[in-house]
Amino acid sequence: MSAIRIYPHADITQLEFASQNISSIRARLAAAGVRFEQWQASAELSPGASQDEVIAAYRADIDRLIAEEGYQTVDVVSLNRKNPKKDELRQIFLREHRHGEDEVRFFVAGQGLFSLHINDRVYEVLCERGDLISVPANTPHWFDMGPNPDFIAIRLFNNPEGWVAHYTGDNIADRFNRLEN
Ligand SMILES: CSCCC(=O)/C(O)=C/O
Ligand SMILES: [Fe+2]
Ligand code: NI
Repeated sequence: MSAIRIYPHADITQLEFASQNISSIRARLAAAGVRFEQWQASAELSPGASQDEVIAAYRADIDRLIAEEGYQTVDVVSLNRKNPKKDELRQIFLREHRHGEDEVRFFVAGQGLFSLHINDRVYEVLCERGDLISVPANTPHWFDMGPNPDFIAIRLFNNPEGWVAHYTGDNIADRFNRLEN
């Protein structure tokens, strides 16, 4: 189930808010400038499916997002526990970073934990199949796929280069929750 937990960024022992209610998740994130929506993940795909398979299955949704929002690049992260690079890939996303554009992710299978560092709070958002999240440009954040990844996310970018991260050098992610799966 999708979920949110909100903490002061300096103290993970002081949980301020937690919910699995979609309207509450949406409202809290909207107040922080983050778009969170539930879409229909219509195709049954297993994590590990190829990029071509995923894009073909979701072509209509992708085309609509491109037409409405003008995204320039689309790719897919599709990982399962058998992926030989899973530890390496986990570390890439686990350090706090920013992107120069909105981070738009549509989960079409499995789950992953986004942590957004906004002003003096950390918003942990467990995203699941059907969730679309858009984190505003330049928001410090990190993402945990857990030790045994099991998810497919479609990524939409506003630039032709695709995924470019700027690491903040802050080790804040080490003090917050991980996805244990
Ligand atoms: C959920 S897709 C993989 C993670 C990613 O693209 C990203 O930018 C995490 O911050
Ligand atoms: Fe990111
Ligand atoms: Ni901070």
